[in-house]
Amino acid sequence: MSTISSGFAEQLRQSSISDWNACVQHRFVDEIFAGTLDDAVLRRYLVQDYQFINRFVALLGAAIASADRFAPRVTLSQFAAMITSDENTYFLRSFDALGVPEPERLAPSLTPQTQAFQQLMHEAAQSLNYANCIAVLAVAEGLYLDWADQPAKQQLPLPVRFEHAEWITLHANDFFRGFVAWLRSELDRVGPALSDAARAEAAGYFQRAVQLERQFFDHVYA
Ligand SMILES: Cc1ncc(CN)c(N)n1
Repeated sequence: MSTISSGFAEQLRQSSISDWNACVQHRFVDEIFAGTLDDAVLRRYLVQDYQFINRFVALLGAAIASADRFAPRVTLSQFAAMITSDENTYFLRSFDALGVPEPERLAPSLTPQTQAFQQLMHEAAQSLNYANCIAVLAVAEGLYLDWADQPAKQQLPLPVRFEHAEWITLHANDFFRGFVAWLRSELDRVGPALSDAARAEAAGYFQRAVQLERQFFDHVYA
């Protein structure tokens, strides 16, 4: 697809395509689908990711606050409800299964990669700029849809353990597909009306987020 004729969402994705594809094809993705992910890796990932989710929900709140109309607030609120129910209980059940004690669930030491991601989400939220917020959300959810919903992987049987299977199905279902398509359509809707400077700012958030997603996957193997 040409980056000139495509919408803002696809232009942004193309601007980060090598990091984007590195995430979709990451070793973590292969191993979770195969059910061979090492428990120590999964545990590191989930403990850090729960701290990611904390700031992510705050970012959703900022997107809700900065949206230019009621309809996006409704869609974002419905997504926030899913994250704080089904996804939250997935983490809690996985922590139980992996024997993660309370202090590590609530206040683990944060890795530099988690801190950097939290900082990015904090900055986007503080900007109270809808395009910046949506740019980061579109990376976090768009990338997860792209790795979890790959046609070749969908033909495989789901892994046996729920810690692996549910992390896939939480990111490959019709509700999630609809939400990611909506995020992309929001970027396409608001992008053309932005000034050049505001568009560059949103692009900067998007590109930093894709780099951080890649580093986040990498660092749980370090
Ligand atoms: C780091 C990261 N990025 C994205 C997602 C998908 N919500 C996540 N759980 N963690």
